[in-house]
Amino acid sequence: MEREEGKVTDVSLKELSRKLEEFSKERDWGQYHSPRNLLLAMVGEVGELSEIFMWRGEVAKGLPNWKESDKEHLGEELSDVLLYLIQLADICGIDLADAATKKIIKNAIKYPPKSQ
Ligand SMILES: Nc1ccn([C@H]2C[C@H](O)[C@@H](COP(=O)(O)OP(=O)(O)OP(=O)(O)O)O2)c(=O)n1
Repeated sequence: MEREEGKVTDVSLKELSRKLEEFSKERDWGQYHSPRNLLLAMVGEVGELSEIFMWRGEVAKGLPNWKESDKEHLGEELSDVLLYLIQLADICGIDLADAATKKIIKNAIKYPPKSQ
């Protein structure tokens, strides 16, 4: 994990996965973290994420007019989705870093860039 001025600037999916496993183990929450429960929890967090954008109309890139507290809330909900996604991949035995990297390559083959 890399930090700069108290801020994490880089972290791997594996590091997050390890931290989540530790968090769950310390609380004995593994019993609740079945694939289906994690999927439902993730979808619930996608709902919370959607609520932040609800009724605002279109939003400018970079969210220039948003309050800091709203941006912070957005970061938390995005993180909840990511953290459940990582746990879901782990419990299903999917290496998300490998799968996502391979998918980007597959996408590039399916959608080649326009030739100049
Ligand atoms: N059984 C659980 C419960 C929570 N979490 C973790 C993953 C999420 O990052 C976060 C979700 O916590 P909450 O359910 O409290 O949801 P929020 O943080 O969104 O709180 P609220 O719904 O009150 O806004 O906690 C988890 O791993 N396993």
